Amino acid sequence: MNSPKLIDPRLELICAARHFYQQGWMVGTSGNLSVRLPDHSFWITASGQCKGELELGDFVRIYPNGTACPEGSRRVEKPSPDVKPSAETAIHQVLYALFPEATSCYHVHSVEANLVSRFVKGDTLPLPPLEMLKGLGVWEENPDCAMSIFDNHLQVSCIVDEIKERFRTIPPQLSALLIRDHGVTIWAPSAKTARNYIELVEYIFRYMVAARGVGVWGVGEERD
Ligand SMILES: CSCCC(=O)C(=O)COP(=O)(O)O
Ligand SMILES: [Zn+2]
Repeated sequence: MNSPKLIDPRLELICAARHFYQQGWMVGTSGNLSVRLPDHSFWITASGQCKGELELGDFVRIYPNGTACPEGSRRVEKPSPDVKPSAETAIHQVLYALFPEATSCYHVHSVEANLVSRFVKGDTLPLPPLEMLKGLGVWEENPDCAMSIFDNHLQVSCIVDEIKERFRTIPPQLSALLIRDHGVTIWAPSAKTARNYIELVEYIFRYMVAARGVGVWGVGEERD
């Protein structure tokens, strides 16, 4: 009997990135995707690559000690010395550390995510009680649900510190966070779920922007 073929997990990231790029959520090299392997290392997109045309050589494997395996060592997982891991690798790392069940972490930049991140000044964005929330694991009637927002900082380590501090004390309602004027990041137990989560949060953001445009009351406003 033939043993099942092992599929390279980078292929799923390549397909997901192309799809998100086509939606306009990963334009101009924006965004980054990663997948965690059973040995707790993870593949992440290389920095500054066009996300619509990734190839297997456009990924860096990060090991649990936080370093990429250097060129010349026995396990060469960095295709060439000039290929650098995503500038936001540390965000993926902290999310994998905080949420051990996560095996995929996706980050995209959409216009709508940036708009809704300005709907509130505080650090949570109330979400409308849409049916779509069920896809994000919220199975309640008329749910009172909010997404965590973090300020954007030039130093990614500042964003990471804030995520660590807040989520250690207040676990998020959703497997998603929004960085203001930047984009959304989700984490999930599988690549399929991760792709769904991105589509769902982006749908919700689109709805919120559209609802504001037609004057639907209360959408994205802070509650008392
Ligand atoms: C033009 S996007 C600016 C950087 C960023 O926010 C991003 O998501 C992409 O960075 P990377 O290093 O992963 O290419
Ligand atoms: Zn980004």
